[in-house]
Amino acid sequence: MGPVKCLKTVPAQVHAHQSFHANDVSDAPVLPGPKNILIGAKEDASKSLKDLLEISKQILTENDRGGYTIPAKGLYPYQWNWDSALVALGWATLNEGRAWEELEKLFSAQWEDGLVPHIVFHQPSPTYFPGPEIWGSVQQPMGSTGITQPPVAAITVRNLYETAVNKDLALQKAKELFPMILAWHRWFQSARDPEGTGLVATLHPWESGMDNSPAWDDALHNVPVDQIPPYVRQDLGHVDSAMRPKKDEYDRYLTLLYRFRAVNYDCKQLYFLSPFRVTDLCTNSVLYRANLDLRWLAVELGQGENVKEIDGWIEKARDAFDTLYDAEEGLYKCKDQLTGKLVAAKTSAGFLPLFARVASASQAADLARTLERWLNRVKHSIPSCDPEAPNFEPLRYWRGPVWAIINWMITDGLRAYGFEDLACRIEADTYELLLSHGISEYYNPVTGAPAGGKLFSWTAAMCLAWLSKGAPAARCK
Ligand SMILES: O=C(O)[C@@H](CO)O[C@H]1O[C@H](CO)[C@@H](O)[C@H](O)[C@H]1O
Repeated sequence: MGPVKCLKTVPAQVHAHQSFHANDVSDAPVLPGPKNILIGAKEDASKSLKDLLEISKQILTENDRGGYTIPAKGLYPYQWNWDSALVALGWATLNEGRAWEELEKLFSAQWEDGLVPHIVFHQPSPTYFPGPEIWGSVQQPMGSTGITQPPVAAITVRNLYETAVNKDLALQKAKELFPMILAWHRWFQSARDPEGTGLVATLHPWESGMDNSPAWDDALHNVPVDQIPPYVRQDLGHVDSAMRPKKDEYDRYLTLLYRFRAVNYDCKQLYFLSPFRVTDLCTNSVLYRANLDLRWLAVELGQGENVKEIDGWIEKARDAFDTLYDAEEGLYKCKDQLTGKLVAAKTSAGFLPLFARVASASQAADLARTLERWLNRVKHSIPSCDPEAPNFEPLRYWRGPVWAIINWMITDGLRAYGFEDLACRIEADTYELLLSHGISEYYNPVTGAPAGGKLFSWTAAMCLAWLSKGAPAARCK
């Protein structure tokens, strides 16, 4: 195919009526320093860039709970696994020590069997359901869930290590974290791929990080709803129900939780007893990339004796990834392991093998073409589902909205395969979105309207990681 062209440029202006959202939510934090910093935004983009970086810094500072960062006040009051690993990339632009601390705090909750939990309940909070009393796990004294999330940590450690100004600190912290990350990746192999297929299983939609993705619709539908204790959702007190998963999905999320709790989250049993077992492209792509980075760290840190083992995981996964490629669609697909079928739904996770570096050159060219087709259908990159699909819902969470973290991962992958123009187009789009609509959890790809939680940590972190070296237009020339 010919080169993918950069079709959009960064606008010099932002919309003056778009405001910072602190006043939009009852539980919004009051930020220190200038209020409503994006109101009446400036004509010149460089000034606005400065504002965006300042507000992002304020969000991380405001959401800092002492060594870990909550994703958003009220809505998500604990430490989330992949959020923290991504947030550390933002902290690194402000304070390297604080970035390392974020990861240390996460790994302080690692279970003996190697699992790093999807949520760590450092301090009690009444604003989130299901909290520690519902999860009831006993493996970790500070309280945690008993499932995991996409393993971003190794990718962050390599990134922090390579870009560190304080090299001594980086060497010390990377050395401390290395064995813990290795133990987690071993856990993925034993607990989530006990049959040695090369790809790991995801046993709960919350483990995928893309909770209500249409990719899980059929598999989740096959989970019978048990008699579970009555419950009250807290998320709907913070966010409009049109932007969140439905009750039917929550009933099944909780059914899975209670079934896992009944066996005390014993990882030897969960894989075999879970009525939900899928091959998630996000988890497997992140793990593949994380293994490449872990291997790099092993060599760099004098841990060469682990290289052979990590190479074994990478090689096995590389072959298995091909079974997920749908050549006709030019997209990778998730799989329902219990039916053995590839999932029909087309989601942005299907582009993440680019981030992993596991796609071949010709698969990458197909993916870039498919992605361009998606982008030409919406105003803002990247919708989380194919905008032409009947199940596309531009406002509902992982069923359509734009997520800055996914844009960051996919552009990283596009660049690695030489699709610089397309990467620039997405970066410029994302920049425009953030300038115009502030730092939110996700965004409507059709209108740009911010959705979900406000003053959101990982979006702020992506903003810092992405833009602290300048606006994309300047970099993309
Ligand atoms: O909706 C929820 O209650 C939680 C459940 O883990 O999930 C959402 O928020 C997390 C924190 O930001 C993200 O890590 C997930 O990716 C996102 O889907």
